[in-house]
Amino acid sequence: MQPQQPERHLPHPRRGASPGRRAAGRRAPDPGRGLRGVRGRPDLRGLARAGSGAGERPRRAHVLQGPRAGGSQGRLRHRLRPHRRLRGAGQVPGLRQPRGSGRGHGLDARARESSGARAVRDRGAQAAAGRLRGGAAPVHPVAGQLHHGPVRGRRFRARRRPRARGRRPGLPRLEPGDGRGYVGERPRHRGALLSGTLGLVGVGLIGGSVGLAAREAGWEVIGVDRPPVLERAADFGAVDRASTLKEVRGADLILLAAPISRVADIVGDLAPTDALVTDAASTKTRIVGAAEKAGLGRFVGGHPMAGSQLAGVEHAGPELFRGARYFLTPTERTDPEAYREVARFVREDLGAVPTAVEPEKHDLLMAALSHLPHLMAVALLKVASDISPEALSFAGPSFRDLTRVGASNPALWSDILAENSHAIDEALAAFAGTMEQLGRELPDRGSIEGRFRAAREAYDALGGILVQRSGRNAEIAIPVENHPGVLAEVTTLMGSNNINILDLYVRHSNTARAALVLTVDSGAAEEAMDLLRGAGFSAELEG
Ligand SMILES: NC(=O)c1ccc[n+]([C@@H]2O[C@H](COP(=O)([O-])OP(=O)(O)OC[C@H]3O[C@@H](n4cnc5c(N)ncnc54)[C@H](O)[C@@H]3O)[C@@H](O)[C@H]2O)c1
Ligand SMILES: O=C(O)C(=O)C[C@]1(C(=O)O)C=C[C@@H](O)C=C1
Repeated sequence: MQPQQPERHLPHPRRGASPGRRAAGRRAPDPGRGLRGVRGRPDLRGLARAGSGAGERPRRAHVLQGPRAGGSQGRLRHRLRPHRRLRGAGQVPGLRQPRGSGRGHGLDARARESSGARAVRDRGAQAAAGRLRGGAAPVHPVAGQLHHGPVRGRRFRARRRPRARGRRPGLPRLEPGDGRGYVGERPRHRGALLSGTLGLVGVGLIGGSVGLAAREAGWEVIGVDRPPVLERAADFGAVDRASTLKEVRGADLILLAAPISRVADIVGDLAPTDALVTDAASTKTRIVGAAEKAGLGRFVGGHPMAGSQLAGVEHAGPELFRGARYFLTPTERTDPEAYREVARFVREDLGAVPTAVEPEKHDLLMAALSHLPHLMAVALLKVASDISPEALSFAGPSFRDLTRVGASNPALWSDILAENSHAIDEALAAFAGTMEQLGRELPDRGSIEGRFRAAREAYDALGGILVQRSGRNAEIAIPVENHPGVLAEVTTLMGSNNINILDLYVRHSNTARAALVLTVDSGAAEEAMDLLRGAGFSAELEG
């Protein structure tokens, strides 16, 4: 699915070069990636606005006034949409909608902050400020907490410096560039992340890969895990040092990469913190709900669509996420600035493609795209093993392709599948019905040929994450009315239609109408405008 991912049949010893051999300097981001193959499907349009007609929005506290100190968080009501099923009402992005008049589950089925914390934060802030030539970043606090836009052209020079503990000499440390702004650059935002301290909770395959990539991008990475894991992670270069949950509360960014069943509890233990927090868990609904319940005001759910059947930091690599889709799951409570910062980390420091989707839709999609295939691998391996113990030794490439993930981490997968069992039930039923129908059609060559033609077409749309780019960007300003959830509506509308948001900021206004400004590739601007207008926004193209 991801052309950039390495060959998966062979367990890779370690992805990427050793820290000492890694190229110094920052990787150039490749923001023009996106999944074109499925762009603009009509059934995806209007997704984010289902059930709410334009112009019917009640006037409420402005979500863009932000959830922090004196902001609107307390006033905003959380209106999660009802859980959508694979069948029945509601469209699910990427899942086929009804065709013909079939019934049941067949192919034609109907669609159915402590002192320790402060100390870390202060150190990070001082380090960031100290690295700025000519003094600290200007601060632009604005009533309503949202500040002017992105730090455009954040330019750092890589410079080799000996590691403090001498363990991994040669890792690049990053410094700001010459401080000159681009023409039209907006003032630096107070909360903009300047590669400060990243707190990783869970330093296995995913956490370790984030740590390796983040350290290359100039972050100081502190890790929370079992002591032997942290020891290995430090030797491997995935963390600078061991830390505690109490201390990571003060980090600039916290990324939770523990098993799903632990993440909701960790989220509760982390509160209160005003740090930017994200997670990497494979399911989202419960975790996002837990974070909101715990009052983590700057939480943005995340899930990289990259991984491996292997577990543990030994198998981590800094390139794991490069070019991969990376889901972010903002809700109506999400602080737009927090979303922007996490999306930027994902895009620039991990090299992935941030894509916004609602948490419930994410989990439905994953049931079909990730969880069902893992169960299928388990079932195929069982069927073949049950034939005879030797049967497996005769398997060819097709069987191998289809069963690689059967070798996945059992503890991790029992966790994932239990968490998403309701959605998986639906996917399993759809799959069972489809197999039954294919079985009935076997004598009919014409219809099986048709099924393969349709499958090939679907396959061609897989993982088309590389896109043609026009090479220029366009800004779309969306004057937004006072109503909660606008960030999630806009980002999921773009994400569901595979339009990559390259940047996003809020043009603050003390009047009722602030503007959310999106930067997209100019080749996608027209489609983005159509989608936004179709969803009831008065989008304006700028620059
Ligand atoms: N493996 C994949 O392909 C993949 C892909 C995307 C997302 N994810 C998600 O990433 C997360 C981590 O998966 P992984 O593959 O890295 O697993 P892993 O087993 O390699 O690593 C998990 C780490 O979390 C640590 N841990 C367990 N409980 C903890 C706690 N309470 N506090 C701190 N650390 C704790 C473990 O010791 C281990 O080092 C999961 O939530 C998973 O759903 C996995
Ligand atoms: O590459 C693999 O082995 C994976 O299983 C990765 C994979 C998937 O594609 O299903 C598995 C779980 C994650 O939540 C995201 C990605």
